[in-house]
Amino acid sequence: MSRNEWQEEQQRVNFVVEEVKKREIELKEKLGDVKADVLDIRKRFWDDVTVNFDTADDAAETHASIKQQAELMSERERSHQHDIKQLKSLHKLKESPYFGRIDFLEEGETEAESVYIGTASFVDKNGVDFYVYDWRAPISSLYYDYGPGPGSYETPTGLISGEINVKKQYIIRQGCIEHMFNTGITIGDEMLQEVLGGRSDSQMKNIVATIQKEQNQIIRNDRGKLLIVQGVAGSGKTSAALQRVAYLLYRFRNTLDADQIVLFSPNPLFNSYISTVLPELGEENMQQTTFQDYLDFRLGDEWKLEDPFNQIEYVLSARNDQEYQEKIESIKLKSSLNYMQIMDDFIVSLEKGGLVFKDVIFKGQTLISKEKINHYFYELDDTVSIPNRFQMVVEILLKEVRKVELKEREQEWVEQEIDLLDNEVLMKVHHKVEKEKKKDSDSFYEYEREQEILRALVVKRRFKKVKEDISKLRFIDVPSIYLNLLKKSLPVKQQDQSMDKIRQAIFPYEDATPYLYLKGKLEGFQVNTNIRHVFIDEAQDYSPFQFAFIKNMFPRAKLTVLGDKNQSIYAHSKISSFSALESLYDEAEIERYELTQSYRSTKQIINFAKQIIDADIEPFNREGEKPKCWKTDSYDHMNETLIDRIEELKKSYSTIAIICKTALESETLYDEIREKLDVRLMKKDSTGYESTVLIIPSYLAKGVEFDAVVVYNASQSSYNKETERKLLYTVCTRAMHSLDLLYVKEISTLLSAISNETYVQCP
Ligand SMILES: Nc1ncnc2c1ncn2[C@@H]1O[C@H](COP(=O)(O)OP(=O)(O)OP(=O)(O)O)[C@@H](O)[C@H]1O
Repeated sequence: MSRNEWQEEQQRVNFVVEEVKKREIELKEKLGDVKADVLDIRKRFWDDVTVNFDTADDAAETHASIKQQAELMSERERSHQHDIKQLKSLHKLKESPYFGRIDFLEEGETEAESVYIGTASFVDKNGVDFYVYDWRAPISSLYYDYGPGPGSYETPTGLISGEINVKKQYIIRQGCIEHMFNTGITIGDEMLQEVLGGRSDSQMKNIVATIQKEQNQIIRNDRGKLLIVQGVAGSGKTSAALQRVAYLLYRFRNTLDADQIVLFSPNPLFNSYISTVLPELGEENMQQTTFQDYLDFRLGDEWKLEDPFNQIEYVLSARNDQEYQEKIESIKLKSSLNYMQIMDDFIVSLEKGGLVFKDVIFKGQTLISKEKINHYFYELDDTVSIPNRFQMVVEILLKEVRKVELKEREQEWVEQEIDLLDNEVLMKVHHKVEKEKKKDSDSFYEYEREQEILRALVVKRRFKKVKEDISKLRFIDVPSIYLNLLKKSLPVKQQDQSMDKIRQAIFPYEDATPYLYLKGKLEGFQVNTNIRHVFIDEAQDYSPFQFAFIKNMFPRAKLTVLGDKNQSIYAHSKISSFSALESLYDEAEIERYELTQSYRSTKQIINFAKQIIDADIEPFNREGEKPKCWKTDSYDHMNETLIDRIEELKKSYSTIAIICKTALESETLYDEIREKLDVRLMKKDSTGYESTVLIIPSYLAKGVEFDAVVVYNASQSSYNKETERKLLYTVCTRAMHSLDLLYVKEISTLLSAISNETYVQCP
């Protein structure tokens, strides 16, 4: 690029930065005024309101005047928030106003427009000239989809075609162009090299400057109801998901709020890892949760939910358990849509008989027996749906309770409880009776009347909980109905494991979703209609049953599902869950994408890792050292080698992960080396980490990345089952720049097919 060209480009940057600064000053002034306005309105709120409740008309006027004042204040506050957001975005533009440019000659025009693309739009004061276009604006799509040559983009009013004459990329820091490239269709190798060659961080970065064409399709697709992305490790699935959220918030800014989007992520660590991406792009974070937390919330306080990591720990380490195979089979069944069908059939059978009820209890005594409730239910017309029949039973039970309530007023306990009432209550009742007092009434009448009111009050209070329980359908014994289902649908050996736990109010992870499904089918689902988009990351770890449940719970949401079939680590993973998910939608509602290029790791790491699963992965062309496999004689020797290696890696890298297979192995290793090495142990509830050396169990490293990874104990004695192949692939692909594997005596045979050309045998 010529000196002149560089100077011209820098001059434009200077111009835009100056304009941004001017706008910043103006906005700050305005912000001060609005803030003062808001404070003033707050202070004078009651001065400007005429309060008068004398007549109904006066009260209505007062009400209208308060409402008007409140609206004025909230309008100012909204405008204040909007300005603050804009100020933040200006602050970013001042540092780096844009990262890309295309010169586009629209069909029918004579002059090309230079379109500069940045993290937010910046328009001249008259709103005519775009100094910078938001990366999500329709025209910006050209930048991601085409190189120089013909190109077109969609707008709400139709397709616009033309010719791209120039395509450039910039790295601008503190208002200075540091790098500038002319690029082709892929957004520059050079720029990506620069970005990907950097060090990893405990927080994910946004990728808007270098979004690739295939990722752009995923980000901007707003057609189907179900968008499925199958992408190899490090292909940018999570990145695409987050930029997609930002895109949707921009594209539908008048109708969509961040709290109408929910993202299910694999663990709390991942939640914090991605939490800064959207705020960095000037957007609010969507709702984030793990599926486990969601189940926990749905189950309520009276149940303890077994965590999914216990299930993985069991699957990975309890092979010698006599009941292992039975447990795996039972998990697989409960994960399938087949089980949903079994449940649906079972629920149909409940229409005729088999529901289980609980007695309605009052003061330790049975008020209405379960047999009686059963009788009420099955006496009703069996063509009426189960949830509707329950509502009818509620009416019957409440009526019966009201009758008892009346009788109960005469009981002795009521008198005793009246004696215990607060003075305040007694006074209130006394005043009430005073007010009602008739001219000729005597004091005896007053006493009687007071007693009557107090009795009614005491009884009502005591019955409140009973009535509430009835209204909330607590007379249905859903756990027992679920246990009956288990008895019917599973072989005896498989029943026991779940049943014992459920009887102790603990839900095995694989039973929780089916249980909630049963409860919803019987009592009616408490669906969430506010949510418009659900994102599921690491979707290969969800069972078909769970997908169907999520679809059901968010009936108005579009689903974006991102996963890698080669990274599935759960016991139900043999089931091809994406196809089960697809079967829940019409073909025309589904959009599918596949990502095969990996960006995270160096070419050497990908060339090594892809042989573990024999997959078709294209590494991004970034060079690094070949992975190293370290043979040791014993565990002590392995630990010594580990410590030496970490000390070496620390010289070059800031985030280093020692990945163990299980939590147990992680804890043991931590105890063994913590005196000699500054390390942090990551547990299932850990939410963040700083740049440091971590020990982490394999399944918690899902979705995150590190500069350097050391796979601990990749020995044959540890990784020796075909089902662990994907786990090994997953852990190796967490590494960006450096990968080491340590083993004792014999390396896992899952790695034995790897060409020795692709790694270095050490020592
Ligand atoms: N277009 C891009 N430009 C720059 N960096 C990118 C791009 N796409 C992906 N990356 C980087 O590649 C790494 C992997 O991305 P990401 O975590 O989104 O992949 P993933 O497919 O979700 O991975 P996995 O399934 O292995 O967890 C991240 O560091 C991300 O910033």
